[in-house]
Formats: sequence, structure tokens, C-alpha cells
Amino acid sequence: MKLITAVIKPFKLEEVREALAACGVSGMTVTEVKGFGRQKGHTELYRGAEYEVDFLPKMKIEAVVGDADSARCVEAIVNAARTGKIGDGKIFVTEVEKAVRIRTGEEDDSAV
Ligand SMILES: Nc1ncnc2c1ncn2[C@@H]1O[C@H](COP(=O)(O)OP(=O)(O)OP(=O)(O)O)[C@@H](O)[C@H]1O
Repeated sequence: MKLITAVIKPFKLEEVREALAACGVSGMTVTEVKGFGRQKGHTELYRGAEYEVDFLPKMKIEAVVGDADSARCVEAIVNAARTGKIGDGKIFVTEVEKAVRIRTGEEDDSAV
């Protein structure tokens, strides 16, 4: 299994959620975060206003998916989250050793 962590522009959350659902992703965790990338010190547009600050609001999406689905999900996120402007975000993919659905005790691929 893989953990896909995507940091995206907040207004793209719904589009990314729909794109992941279309990929068969059945669960995800979303957190409001702040961060910066290379654009630090430069101007980024957020809700129509220009900011020159260190940290900008972002949404972090975490989804654990089967190995076979990972590449397709990453592509779906890229397509849904891209505006072509700075600050579109990043995607990180990491290995997941174990998953358990607490209610049933199902494990790994059956649990995600
Ligand atoms: N190396 C990193 N490690 C962890 N989080 C990161 C990293 N780079 C970016 N992020 C997170 O992703 C968010 C969006 O990154 P951002 O799109 O600004 O990256 P960038 O490299 O500057 O790309 P761009 O040139 O498209 O703006 C940041 O606000 C931060 O929360």
C-alpha cells in the first residue's frame, strides 16, 4: 500500500476529492495546514488577493491506496489540482506497512 500525501490549494479540495472518488478511493483524511514552497518571498494569489507572506493556507489530503492504484491516483490529483500558477502544491508517496479497519479487524488491502 502507499500513502499519498497531497498539499493543494484549498479551493481545489472538492475537485480533488471527486477525482479520487472516481479512482475508487473510499476514504481520506483532510487537514487544514499552512506552508510554503519555492515561492517564499514572492507573491502568490490566494482568493483573489496577492500575498507576500511566509506561510499560506493549504489543504493536506492523505489517502492510503493499493500499490496498483497509486500512479492513477497521483495523476488524478495532478489533473484536478493544477492551475498552472505558483503554489499549486506537492504530492508525496510513501510506503505503508499495515492498515487495519478497526470495526472488522480487516487488514491491508481489505482495510483501505
Ligand atoms: N519540500 C517540501 N516538504 C514539505 N512540504 C512542502 C515542500 N514543498 C512544498 N510543500 C508544501 O506544499 C505547499 C505548496 O508548495 P508549492 O506549490 O508552493 O511548491 P513550489 O515548489 O513552490 O512549487 P511552485 O513553483 O509550483 O509554487 C507548500 O505551501 C507546503 O505546504
